[in-house]
Amino acid sequence: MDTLTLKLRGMSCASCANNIDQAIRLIPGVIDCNVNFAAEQATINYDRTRTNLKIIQSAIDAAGYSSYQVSEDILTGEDDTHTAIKLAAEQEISRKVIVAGVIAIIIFVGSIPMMTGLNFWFIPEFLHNYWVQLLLTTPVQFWCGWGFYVNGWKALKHHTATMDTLMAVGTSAAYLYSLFVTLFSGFFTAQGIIPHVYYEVSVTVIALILLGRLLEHRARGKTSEAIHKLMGLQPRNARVIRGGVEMDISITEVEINDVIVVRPGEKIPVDGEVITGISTVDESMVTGESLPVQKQPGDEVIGATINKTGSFQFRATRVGKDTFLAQIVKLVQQAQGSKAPIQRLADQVTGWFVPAVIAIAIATFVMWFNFMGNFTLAIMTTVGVLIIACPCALGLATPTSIMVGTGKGAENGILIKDAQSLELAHKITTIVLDKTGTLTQGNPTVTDFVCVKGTANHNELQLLQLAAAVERNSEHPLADAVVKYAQSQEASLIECNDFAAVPGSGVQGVVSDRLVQIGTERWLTELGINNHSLQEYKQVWEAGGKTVILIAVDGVLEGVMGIADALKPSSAAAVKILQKLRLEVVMLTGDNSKTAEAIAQEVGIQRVFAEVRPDQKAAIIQSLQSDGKSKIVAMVGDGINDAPALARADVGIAIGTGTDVAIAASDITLISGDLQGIVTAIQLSRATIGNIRQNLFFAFIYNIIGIPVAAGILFPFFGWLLNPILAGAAMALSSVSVVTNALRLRKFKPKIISGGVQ
Ligand SMILES: Nc1ncnc2c1ncn2[C@@H]1O[C@H](COP(=O)(O)OP(=O)(O)OP(=O)(O)O)[C@@H](O)[C@H]1O
Ligand SMILES: [Cu+]
Ligand SMILES: [Mg+2]
Repeated sequence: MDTLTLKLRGMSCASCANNIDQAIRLIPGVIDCNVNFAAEQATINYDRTRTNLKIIQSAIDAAGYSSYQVSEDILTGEDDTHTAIKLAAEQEISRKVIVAGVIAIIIFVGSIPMMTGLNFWFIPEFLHNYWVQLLLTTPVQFWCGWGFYVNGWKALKHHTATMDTLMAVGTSAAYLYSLFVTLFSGFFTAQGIIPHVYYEVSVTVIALILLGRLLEHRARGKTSEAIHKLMGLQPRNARVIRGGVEMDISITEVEINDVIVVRPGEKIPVDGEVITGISTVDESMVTGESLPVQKQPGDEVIGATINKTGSFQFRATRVGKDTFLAQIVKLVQQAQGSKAPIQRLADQVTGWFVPAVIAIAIATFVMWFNFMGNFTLAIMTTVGVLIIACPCALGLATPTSIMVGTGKGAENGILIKDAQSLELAHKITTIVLDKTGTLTQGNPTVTDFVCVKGTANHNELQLLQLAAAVERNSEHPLADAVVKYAQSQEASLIECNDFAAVPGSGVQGVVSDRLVQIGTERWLTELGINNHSLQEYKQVWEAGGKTVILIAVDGVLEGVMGIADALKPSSAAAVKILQKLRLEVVMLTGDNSKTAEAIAQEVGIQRVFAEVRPDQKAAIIQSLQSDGKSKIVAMVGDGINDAPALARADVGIAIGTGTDVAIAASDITLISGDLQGIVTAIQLSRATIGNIRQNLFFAFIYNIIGIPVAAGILFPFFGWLLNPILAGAAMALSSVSVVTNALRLRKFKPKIISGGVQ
C-alpha cells in the first residue's frame, strides 16, 4: 500500500471536501482517502499496481478541483509556491470584497431618503432609481459572485450541491426578483402592490460572504503556523570541509559524510555525529527539552538545533528529506491532515446538509406563497434560508483545532501521528511504562562482575573477552554495556561465530571453539545449566535494582554481572503526576522481577509485570484493555521488543531517543524522552477536544437557530423575519468565529503540575 499527500485547490466549503473524497474513493485501487478542508490536502492510500498519481489527479480535476503534489524536501521552496497561490487568491477576494462593499454602501445610502422620508442634499435622487441600482448590482452579482456560479455548476455536473450552490441560488433569486420588478413594475402596480427591489440584499450578502471567506482564509493560514515555524528552523547554509578547504555551501548541496564545522552560536545545519570538539547544544526547538545538552565526539547532533559554547566538527549522517526535522515536519503535516473520530458527526451532517437546506427552502417558499399568498415575503424568506444555512463552519470545526493542536504538540516536543490519538489521549485510563530506556535512562553500565573461578590467572579478563565477543553482535542496550565495560578493561577483541539472540532471554555464540551463553537465570535453567553458585551476589544486586546477567561457557556457569541503569530524573515525578490524574500506572518489563520491583518502588509504581517476554508484552496490553469497562490503555516504550505492545495499545507512546522500530509502531513520540511529555500530551488532548466541542457548538447553533428563524417560524408569533442581509452576516460570522476559537488553542501551555501537593 502506498500513501500519497496532495495539496488541493478550489475548495470553498466542507461539501467540496466531501465531493473530492467521494471522487477519489470511486477510483479502483484506492484503499482509503481522507480529505481535509482546513489543511486543503488529501491523504490517499492506494494500491500502486492498480492506480497512480495521474489517475488520482485527473479524478480530482474531473470533480472540478485541482491538486498538486507536496514535495518531501522542505527546502525546495515548494511551499513557497503554495503560499504565493494562496496570496493571489486572497488578493482577488479582497478586491471583490472592496467592490461589493463600496457598491453596497452606495445603494444603502441611496435608499436612506426613501426609508426615512427625509431629504439630504448630499444624496442624489437618482441613486434610488431602480435602473441605476440594477446597473450597480449587475457587476457585483456576476463578477464578485461569479465563483458561486462556477463552483455551483461544477457541483451540479456531479449531481451534488455545495455552499456555492446555496449562494448562487440565494443571491440570484434576490437579483432576478428585483430585475423582474425593475422591468415590469407596471405589473405590480396594476395589482395594487407597491413594487420594491431587493438589489441591496444580493450585493450585501455577496460582500459579507466574501468578507467572511477572506477572514477565514487569513485565520486558517495561522493554524499551520507551527509547521512554518518548524520549517523556518532549517538553516540555509552549511560550512563544510571539502578537499581540505572550508567553504560555505547551500544546505541542499550537503551530502552524507561531509565534514561540517560549527562555531558557537551557529545553527547545526543537518543531522550528524560529532568527530572533534566539545560543546553544549540547545535542542529545545526540536526536542522540547529546555536544558542544553553536552556534546562530545561520538554524540549525535540534530540539524536546526543551536550550538552554544564550543566549536566542533561533525560528519553529516542524514541530509535533505531524511533529517530529523524534515521527518518531524512530514509527520506533523500528515497528522494535521488526518481526521479525528469526533469529526464523523460533522461529516455525516454535511453529507445531507445542502440537499436538506434546499428542501427546507422550497418548503418555505411554498408555505409563504401558496398559503400566505405573499410572493415578496416568499422570496425573501427562501433567500434567507439559503444564505444562513451554510455548512462551512461545520466543516472547519474539527480540522482547524486539530491543526493547531498537533502543531502545538510539535512545539512542545510531542509528535502526534494522527488526530485519532490526539483525541483518545485524554481518555487514557491506564498507562503502561516499559522499564529499560523508558523509566530508566537506557544507558546501562556494568557495575559488578564476579567470576566463579575467582580473579586468579586473569580469569576475569578472559571471561570478559568471551562475553564481549558475543555481545558485540547484539543490539540490546545490555550488550552495549558489556562491550563498553570490556573495552574499559582493555580486553582484546576476538571473533565470534554462530551468533544467535533469543529475544527476552539472552545471546549465544562460539568463541575460540567454546560455546558462550549469556542471559537470564531462567534461560540458563531452561538450557539445563546449573546456576546455583553466586546466588548471593545476584540477590543483593537485584534488590538494588540492577539487572543481573549470567555467563556460561560450554554449559557451565562461569560468572555474573550486575548492570545498573539510572532512573531518568523526571521519572518519579511524572509517575506521581499521572497517578494524581487518576491514571493507573503499570510497569512492564522483560527484566527479572526482583530488579523490576526495586525500580518500581523507587518511582512509586505498585503494579508490575516482570519477566515478560517480548512476544507477551502485547498480550498483557490486551488483557489490561479488557480488564473492566472502557479501559483506554497507553503503552510507553522505547525498544524493538516494545513495538508489538505499542501497536496494540490504544495509544502507543514512543520515546524519541529509542529505536526507530518503536517510533514507527507508536502514535505519539516524546522527542526528548522526558516522561513529563505524557502529561503534556494528555493536557493537550483535553484542550484540543474541548476546543473542538466549542467549535461544533458554534457551528451547529447558527444553523439550528438560524434556519427556522429565516424560514419565518417566529413570524406568526412576533412578526419576526430574518433579513437576508443579517443571514449573510450570521453565516460569515459563524466560520470566522469557529476559526478564531480554534486559534485560541495557540495559547496552550503545558500546565506544570508539581509532583508534590497540588
Ligand atoms: N544481549 C543480551 N545480553 C545479555 N542478556 C540479555 C540480552 N538480551 C536480553 N537479555 C536478558 O533478557 C532479559 C529480558 O530482555 P528484554 O529485552 O526483554 O527486556 P529489558 O530490556 O531488560 O527490559 P524492558 O522490557 O524494560 O526494556 C534482560 O533483562 C537480560 O537479562
Ligand atoms: Cu459557507
Ligand atoms: Mg526497553
